[in-house]
Amino acid sequence: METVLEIEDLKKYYGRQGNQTKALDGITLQVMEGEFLGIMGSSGSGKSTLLNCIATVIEPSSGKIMMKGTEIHSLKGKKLAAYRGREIGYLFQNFELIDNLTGRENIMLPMSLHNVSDKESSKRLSRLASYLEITDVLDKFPSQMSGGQKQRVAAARALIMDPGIILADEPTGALDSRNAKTLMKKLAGLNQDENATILMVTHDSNAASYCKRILFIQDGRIFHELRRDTPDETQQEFYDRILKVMSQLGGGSANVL
Ligand SMILES: Nc1ncnc2c1ncn2[C@@H]1O[C@H](COP(=O)(O)OP(=O)(O)OP(=O)(O)O)[C@@H](O)[C@H]1O
Repeated sequence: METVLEIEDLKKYYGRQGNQTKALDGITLQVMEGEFLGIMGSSGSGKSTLLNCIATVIEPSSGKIMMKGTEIHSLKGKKLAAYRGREIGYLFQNFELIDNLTGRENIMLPMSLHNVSDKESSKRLSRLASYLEITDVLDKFPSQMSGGQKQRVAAARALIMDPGIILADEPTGALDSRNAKTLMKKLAGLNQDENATILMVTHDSNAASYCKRILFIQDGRIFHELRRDTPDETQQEFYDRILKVMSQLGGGSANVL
């Protein structure tokens, strides 16, 4: 199995010496092709900073982030644009769809920006739309869709370019539990059946129970890892283990293990 993403001793410090916040304080992790990795941690633990460093939205203070062997913070111009547009697919908590474009136009936007042929993109669109059950809303505007439909349209947009990795930032955060479950089943299905590689930040233990592995971060450091012991462990058993770690995290104790 190929390593898709490799992060080495990543640090991000905000502020000046004497008054610094160590948002990331030496994160090292690897994401393998076909993994579904969750990142959990309490508020302020550094989860969004980590995703934003990977997405090249913010510059780390030190350390390395390598996508398929290439250090991403050395990328410039066209190569940086190709990394952002083709190698990562981003799924946001608040969907971030463009209001005056239809579902279809929102999904196809990355394709048109990167000159993918019409024939190829329509084939991929119809397959994804059918899998994500959004065929009926492709010609609707976001204001005419339910929250669950909006997030599944956003998922199709994140997947349309067949990116190396999907970065999902609290994707169930704005959904009710039924829609959250539907979305997570679809993401887990894409991971299982299409080998989609997913890195998901979440507070939601239910959502996290669909992952194959979870890293828990606290104060910018990884302090624990859980792996789903498939095929023996049920999702409920994995969920119970996640809850146990999260309850200790909430209590501020890192000495749970
Ligand atoms: N631009 C910034 N300037 C200064 N400090 C920042 C900045 N952005 C984040 N921080 C600090 O860095 C730490 C990590 O923040 P981050 O947003 O990564 O946490 P998080 O785990 O995503 O939190 P949440 O779950 O609440 O979204 C926090 O202490 C936060 O206050």
